[in-house]
Amino acid sequence: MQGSAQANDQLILSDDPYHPANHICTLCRSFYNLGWVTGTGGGTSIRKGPHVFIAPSGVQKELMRPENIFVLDYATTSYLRVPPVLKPSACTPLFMAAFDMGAGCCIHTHSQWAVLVTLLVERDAAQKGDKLEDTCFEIEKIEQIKGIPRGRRKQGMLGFFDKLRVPIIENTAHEEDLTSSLEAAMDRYPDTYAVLVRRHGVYVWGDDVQKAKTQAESLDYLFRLAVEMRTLGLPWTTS
Ligand SMILES: CSC[C@@H](O)[C@@H](O)C(=O)COP(=O)(O)O
Ligand SMILES: [Zn+2]
Repeated sequence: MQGSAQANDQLILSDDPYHPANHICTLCRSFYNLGWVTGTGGGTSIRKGPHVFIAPSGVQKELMRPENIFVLDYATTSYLRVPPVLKPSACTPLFMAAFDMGAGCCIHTHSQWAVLVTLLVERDAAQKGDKLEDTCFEIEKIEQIKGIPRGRRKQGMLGFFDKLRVPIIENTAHEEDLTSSLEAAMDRYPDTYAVLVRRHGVYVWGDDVQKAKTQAESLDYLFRLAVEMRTLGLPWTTS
């Protein structure tokens, strides 16, 4: 990190509530209330034009202030603004992988529904004698699927009769070590806007903040529904 990047407050100070430095703080407060970013886990990053806005690592995400936000130059990945004392989120390389896919915002949650879905898929694979590699969560014929786009290279949203697939990767000891398997999942599932991390949570991204938020909310709704369907003995798919 560059010493000169210590100041540069003009990159994060704005009266606009939708300025990324303000917006990340507001979003994290509401995500905390959903149980997505409690205990310092999870987070959100926004790319706007040439700049990427990143939260600090290991802080209570719901209490962050714009002054705590790091700013990266997307093209060179050098830090333009470094808040004193703090380190950037360990999720930074994963957020950057989403931005490399064209995303404008990436949301990482530790939602218990996301974690439970990965555990149910893990148990299903064990019962069938399948390997854990390349497992994915699948669900169909639920209205909220229509909150998820068809794919990066496709127009429009999934339909009621489409099957939603979200790939699952294995967790690692350190968040940043997830990057290569997240990128591999993005390659294997070129239409996905989300990757689940087993026993950990989910990364969801979108073309802009509004789309990323809609997709994260739709997926969390579906993960929760799926867990509750399973407890009622209802199948997620018909095929
Ligand atoms: C509860 S610690 C969680 C972290 O290890 C990590 O999984 C996470 O999501 C947040 O990392 P952070 O570096 O605080 O942004
Ligand atoms: Zn995490």
